[in-house]
Amino acid sequence: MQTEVKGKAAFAVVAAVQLPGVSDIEFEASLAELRDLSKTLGYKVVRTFTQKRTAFDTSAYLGLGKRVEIRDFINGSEVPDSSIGTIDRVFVDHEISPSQARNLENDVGCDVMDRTMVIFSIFHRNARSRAAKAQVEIARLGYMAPRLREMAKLAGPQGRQRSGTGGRGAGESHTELDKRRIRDRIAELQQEIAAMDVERKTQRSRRQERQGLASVALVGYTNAGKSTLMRALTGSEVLVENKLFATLDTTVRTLYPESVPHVLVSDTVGFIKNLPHGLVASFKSTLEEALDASLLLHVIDASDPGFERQLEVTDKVLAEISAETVPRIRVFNKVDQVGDAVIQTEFEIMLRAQYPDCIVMSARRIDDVATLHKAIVAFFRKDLIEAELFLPWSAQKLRGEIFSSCEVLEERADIEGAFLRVRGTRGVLEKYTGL
Ligand SMILES: Nc1nc2c(ncn2[C@@H]2O[C@H](COP(=O)(O)OP(=O)(O)OP(=O)(O)O)[C@@H](O)[C@H]2O)c(=O)[nH]1
Ligand SMILES: [Mg+2]
Repeated sequence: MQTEVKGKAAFAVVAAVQLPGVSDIEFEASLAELRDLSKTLGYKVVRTFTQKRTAFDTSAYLGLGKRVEIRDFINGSEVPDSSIGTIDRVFVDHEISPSQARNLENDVGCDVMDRTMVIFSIFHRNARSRAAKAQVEIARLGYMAPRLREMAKLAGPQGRQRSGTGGRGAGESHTELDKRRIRDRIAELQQEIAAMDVERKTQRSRRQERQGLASVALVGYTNAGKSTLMRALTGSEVLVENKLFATLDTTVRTLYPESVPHVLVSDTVGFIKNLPHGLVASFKSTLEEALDASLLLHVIDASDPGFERQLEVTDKVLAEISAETVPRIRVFNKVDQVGDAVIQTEFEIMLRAQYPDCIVMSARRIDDVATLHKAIVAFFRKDLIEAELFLPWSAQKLRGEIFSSCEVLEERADIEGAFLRVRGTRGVLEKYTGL
């Protein structure tokens, strides 16, 4: 059910039920997103099938008529365009049960994948670090475990009660055995992650203690431009891709040009509507970087027609990880794609009226990036305090460090050393006032 497509073009169709209470706009936006997700997985979506129903069909998600219509399309009887090859897959825009998937597969005659599985597959493919790989696996196993019983039933009596396989206690069914294995594997992975977390936490606190750094995290919907902004703000080479969920690991860099105080910038995993719950939980440790930040930059793709809905999703996920109290600046990105200069200005006025203190920008414009840089520095500057430091001549090697971590307002010297009136963070100043 989960073969991956690499290299060769694969064709797919998208299908969805529109339930009462779901507006046309919302429904269309969700379908467009599922098509993007399918594209990210390497499929070309050639047709979208939709159906209004009061509820999902309990046996096969879509009604019989729609299933027949899709089967006919897949069989080629209704394909007008001969350039379309074989349809390999039907993507459905909801989470469905294994039996619904199986019945739908039988009726339409090709593989079916639901929205949750699509997201899992993308995360699985994009996970690079050991931590991200383990997190995706935990989430996927968590999704599979409760479904095992149903899958075993579908596999028939053999799948349910095959005897003689190693390690199984007397009377233990195949499903129970699999469940136990999954539980063990999840526990093992969680231990691995916990060990990595400890390492990451010590690294993080060491980093902050050592330098008394302020930190900001880039958060937001997938593809909003977080990594692009990270690059622009820190002069680093992080991965930027026009794909969903390009980033799964948190990267941390220093704001550049350097400021007083020094600011750490971290890039985080993107959010999406109906992000499978297991993924939110699994990526919590990655997202904790956002929780620890003193400031969140909530990046929004302003050129996406569904940006308001995406903004709400991000707010909701942030609330889920208890990050709603962290101060935040909303950054409406990609305005260069909104329309001509006049439309862009009108759009900006509208956004400013609705979201006071927001930043409207394009990551492609140097001046806009500089404005964002200024806003970040200004946020941290209000916490700076002034102090007078005495630096004996014998401690002059600290001079460079003080000049780079504090703003030096005045300097006087006498026989014993230099008096510096400086402005800096409490943490940094505490370090020097003991001199
Ligand atoms: N036109 C335009 N394109 C942009 C802008 N910012 C980013 N992009 C493009 O948007 C796409 C996604 O950018 P990323 O920075 O990878 O987005 P992300 O938010 O990190 O995405 P995930 O890692 O998937 O969550 C890339 O193709 C970027 O080149 C912008 O201001 N204007
Ligand atoms: Mg990214």
